[in-house]
Amino acid sequence: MRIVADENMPLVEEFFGEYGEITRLSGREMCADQLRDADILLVRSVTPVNAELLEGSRVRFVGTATIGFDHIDRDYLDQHGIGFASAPGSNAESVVDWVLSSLLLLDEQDGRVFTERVVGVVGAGNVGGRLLSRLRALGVTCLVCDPPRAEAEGEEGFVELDELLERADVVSLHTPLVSEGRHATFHLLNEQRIEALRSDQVLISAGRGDCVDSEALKARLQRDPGLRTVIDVWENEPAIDEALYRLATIATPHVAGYSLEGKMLGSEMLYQAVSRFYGLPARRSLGQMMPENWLKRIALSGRAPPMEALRLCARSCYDVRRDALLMERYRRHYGMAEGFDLMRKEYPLRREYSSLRVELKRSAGAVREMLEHAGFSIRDKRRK
Ligand SMILES: NC(=O)C1=CN([C@@H]2O[C@H](COP(=O)(O)OP(=O)(O)OC[C@H]3O[C@@H](n4cnc5c(N)ncnc54)[C@H](O)[C@@H]3O)[C@@H](O)[C@H]2O)C=CC1
Ligand SMILES: O=C(O)C(=O)[C@H](O)COP(=O)(O)O
Repeated sequence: MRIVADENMPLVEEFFGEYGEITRLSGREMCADQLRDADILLVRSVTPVNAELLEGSRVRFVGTATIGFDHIDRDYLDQHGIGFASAPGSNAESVVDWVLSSLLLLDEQDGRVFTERVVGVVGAGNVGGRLLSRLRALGVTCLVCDPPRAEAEGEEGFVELDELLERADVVSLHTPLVSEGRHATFHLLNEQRIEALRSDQVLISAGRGDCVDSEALKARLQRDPGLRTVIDVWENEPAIDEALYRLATIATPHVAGYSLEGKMLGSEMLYQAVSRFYGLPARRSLGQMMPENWLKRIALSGRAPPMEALRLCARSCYDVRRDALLMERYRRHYGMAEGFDLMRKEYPLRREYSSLRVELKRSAGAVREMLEHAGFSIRDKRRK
C-alpha cells in the first residue's frame, strides 16, 4: 500500500512502516497530483480533504490525527465509500494545560488568583469537559454552555450562551467549527456578543478561529484594550490579522494541543483505525515509544504553599509564555504567515502536566490535593 502523510505527523514510519511505502508531504501544499496512486491519506488540520484533492485518486482511507475535522468533507468520503478516522480527545489534556498556564500568567499580571474567578466553558466535550473537571476539582466556580448536550441530557447544569457571557469572568471557547444547522458555531461570538463583553472579562479562544468574528474583536480591542484575550486559533491561519495579534494579551499559533503526548496519541489512534479498517494486526503501541519526561520529578515539602507549588510545577512543565515569546520571534524573523507555520513545524518539546511526577508526603494534604487536581502525577515521598 502507498501511504501519504503530513510531514508534521510524528511516528508515521514507526507505526505504519510495515503496512506500506510512506511518502511525506507538506500539509498545506498537498495537491491531487501527489495522491494519484495513494491508498491511505494521513493529514493534520491544515489540509482541506475534499473532491478537489481526492478526485482521480485511489485513496480508500483518510485519517486526520486531530480532534477537529472541519477540514474534511465527510459527505464526499461517505459518497465514495472512503473510510475515515479522526483522533478524538488525543490532545485534549494538552489544551487544558495551555488554558491553565494562561490563567496562571493572567494571575501574575493582575495579582489575582484564578480560583476566585468564575470560568464559563463554551463547548463541554473532550476538551471543555476535561477543563471543567480540573477547574472544579481546584474549587473554581464554572458555568457551562453546550446546547447539543443540554438537549440530549436535560437543561440542568447548562446555561445559555448569553447568560454565560454576562456572568463569567473568564470565557473559554472550545466548540468545534460547524458552519450550518441549529448549533452552528461560525462566528458564534459575533459583533453583538463581543460588544456586550465587559472590559474586566477575559476571552480565551482555543476551538477554531472562525468561531469568533475577528474583525469585530479587533474593532472592540482597538476601542477598549481593557478586555483581555488569550488566542490560539485565528481566522485565516497562517496569514492571521497582525493587528489582532498585537492586541491579544496572550497569542500563540494554534499550538494549544501540541504536547508530545497529544501529537503521538493522534498518530497512534490513526494506526489503530487503519488496522481495523484493513483487518491488519496492530503490533505497535505508544507505550513503547513515549519517552520519559527529562524533568523526572519535583520533590516538595508538605509546607509548600499550594498556589506557589502549583505555579512552580506548571512553569517547570509548560509555560505559555515560552510559546507567546517564540511566536513573536518567528514573526519578526519570517513574517506572520511563514513564521506561524514554521514555529508549528519546529515546535519545541512540550510535555503534559501528567508526565511530571511530584513527590510529596502523604500527610501534605492541601498542596498534594491542589497539584493532583491540576493534573500532575503525585507520588509518595520516599523516606531517606
Ligand atoms: N487549539 C488547538 O490546538 C485545538 C483545538 N481543538 C478544537 O476544539 C474543538 C473541541 O474539541 P473537543 O472538546 O475534543 O470536541 P468534542 O467533539 O469532544 O466536543 C465539542 C463540544 O462542543 C459542543 N458544541 C457543539 N456546538 C456547540 C455550540 N453551538 N455551542 C456550545 N457547544 C457546542 C458539543 O456538544 C460538544 O460537547 C475541536 O473540534 C477542535 O476544533 C481541538 C484540539 C486542539
Ligand atoms: O486536534 C485539533 O483539532 C487541532 O486543532 C490540532 O492541535 C491542530 O494541529 P495541526 O493539525 O494544525 O498540526
